[in-house]
Amino acid sequence: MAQKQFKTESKRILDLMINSIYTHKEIFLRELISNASDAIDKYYFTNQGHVNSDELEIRIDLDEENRKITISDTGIGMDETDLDENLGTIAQSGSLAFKEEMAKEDKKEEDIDIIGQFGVGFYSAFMVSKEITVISKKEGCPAYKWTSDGVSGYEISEGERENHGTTIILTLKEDSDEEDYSQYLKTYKIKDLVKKYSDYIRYPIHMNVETTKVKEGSEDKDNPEYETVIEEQTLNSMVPLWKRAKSQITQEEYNQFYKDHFYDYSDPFRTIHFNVEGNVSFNALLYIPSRVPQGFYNADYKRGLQLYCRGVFIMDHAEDLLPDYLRFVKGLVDSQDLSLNISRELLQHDHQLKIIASRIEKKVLSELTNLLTKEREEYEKFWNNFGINLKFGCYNNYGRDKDKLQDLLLFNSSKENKLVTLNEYVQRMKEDQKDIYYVSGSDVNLIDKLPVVQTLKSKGFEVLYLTDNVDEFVMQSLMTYREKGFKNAAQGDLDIDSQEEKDELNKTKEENKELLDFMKDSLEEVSEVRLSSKLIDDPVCLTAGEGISFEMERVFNNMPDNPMPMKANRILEINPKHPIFERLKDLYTDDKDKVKEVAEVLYDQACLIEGFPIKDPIAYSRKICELLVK
Ligand SMILES: Nc1ncnc2c1ncn2[C@@H]1O[C@H](COP(=O)(O)OP(=O)(O)OP(=O)(O)O)[C@@H](O)[C@H]1O
Repeated sequence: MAQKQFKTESKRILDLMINSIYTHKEIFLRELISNASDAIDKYYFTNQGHVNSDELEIRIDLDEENRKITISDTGIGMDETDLDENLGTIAQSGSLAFKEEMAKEDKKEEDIDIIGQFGVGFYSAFMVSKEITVISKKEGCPAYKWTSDGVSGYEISEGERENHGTTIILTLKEDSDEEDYSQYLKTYKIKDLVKKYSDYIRYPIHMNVETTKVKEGSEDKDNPEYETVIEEQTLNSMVPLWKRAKSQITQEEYNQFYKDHFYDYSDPFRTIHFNVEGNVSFNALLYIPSRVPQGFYNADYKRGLQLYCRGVFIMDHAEDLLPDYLRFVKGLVDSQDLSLNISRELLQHDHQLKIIASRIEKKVLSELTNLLTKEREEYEKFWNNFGINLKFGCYNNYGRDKDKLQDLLLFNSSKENKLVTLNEYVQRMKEDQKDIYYVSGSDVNLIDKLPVVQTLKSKGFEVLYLTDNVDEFVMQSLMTYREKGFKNAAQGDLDIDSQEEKDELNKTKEENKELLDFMKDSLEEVSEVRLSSKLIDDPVCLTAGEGISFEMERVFNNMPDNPMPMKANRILEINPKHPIFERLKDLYTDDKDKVKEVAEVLYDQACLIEGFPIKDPIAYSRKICELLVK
């Protein structure tokens, strides 16, 4: 029996194959099972109508003692020429040729769901084998045997096999310090690998498995006897859940699948199952978790969907399938139209992924919109878990996605103290109201008590209460909503007074200019002291001038390693209708030193209201006591 050399640049390619293309040696099993499945498909297509489907199977046998794994199928088989051409020529895909041939015969391509296309998968088995023997038989032909060590070449001779199909026998390499090849001889490992990569191969993958069972007849005894038996098990589930018709799947099945595959013990909050036909066809099964996943906010949290190609698992956490703001979505995508690279570990064409990703994004957003409009309470549950991600989505990437997301945002509001959408806010804005008012703070109850909020509320304006650090950045990124601007009510002038009120205030300002300037000069930290119509019951408040707001100051200064502390301009506003103002006016004529002292107390009070620490709490406390005893 003459030894033949591998054709093409085979030795170099083989070396590359074995050592460089694949990062995980374990994928050899996926490749051989995919080939077996392709071979059964081919048998099925060429013998349509004359196939006993019970015969179609893939078998795995383990022989630990002799370090052999055997994978056999009842597929189309190969004759001598096929063995020579398909296994003697690396990078020659008999499967691709078959598919092309079938396409010529006008069989619809999607019916021929063949996995192989590169003609290299088989050789991945040399990553774990020191020798491979293939025994194959085509119907009506004798059987042939192909043997190779993957280095020197291969031999073909007559073989023995009764029925059509192929048997591939791998003799595993010896274990080394770096590599444990023996693991592939263990039943549990093979079961795991089949589940991981080949669970949805549509033909049964059988294996004899040793199990312990209660001995027949001893079931009812107090101490039942056990025996070890060999039992044939089907290792794969075959029909993927996502390929079944939606109407045939119960929510329990969806939930179970979610819990089994995505490491969650709670049922999902929502299940989104859909198919897309078109330039790129795919099935997607997506889940929104009912609670924030563990480690979700850790830097190493892995987002992304599982990716399958024709039911064969390709990769986990395919990040490109989801925009970052939907990082909470779990699930999978299965497509037959992906051009994978040779190791199937990477996708070759970005644009296919982009099409899938954009359809997924649209679908999830439309589900969320539906939820918001039809099941508000449910949407609020979702919002409490994951709303923050949509806010980040609004301002990340220079606000690229803000138009898609702005209608899904919820904010606390002064109206009934509940969550509202921007649309709801705008719908009930006062006729002459130009801007959407918001105030930031750490707690809704505290914001609600702020003087400026009380004033706006009393004048019939609604105010959004922003409690997340990201909120003000979202407002800045949105800039406008339905042509209405956003206005931080705690910053600058609100311009809500009537002309009469404005005139009156200006007059009082003029009359008390000297007092206000004196107060400003007495307070180091403020850039201005002014009279304000914003206040009703409270004597003072602090507002930020142009530039950054107080909330931004806090956010920036809380950032780790912030090199440049930020400080917003502080303006002390005084209520001219409050009795304290009358007192200040009197003091200014009688005792200027006292004005300075009162100004300091008022400024500290304004800081406290705004949630800022006061500079010298002891001095503040003493001054208050002094004033109390007088
Ligand atoms: N079990 C099998 N039964 C019949 N033919 C097979 C079998 N395994 C491999 N072949 C033939 O050998 C060819 C080469 O297989 P190989 O796995 O190297 O490449 P492929 O499956 O075509 O493509 P890919 O590299 O994408 O897996 C196949 O195209 C097929 O024609």
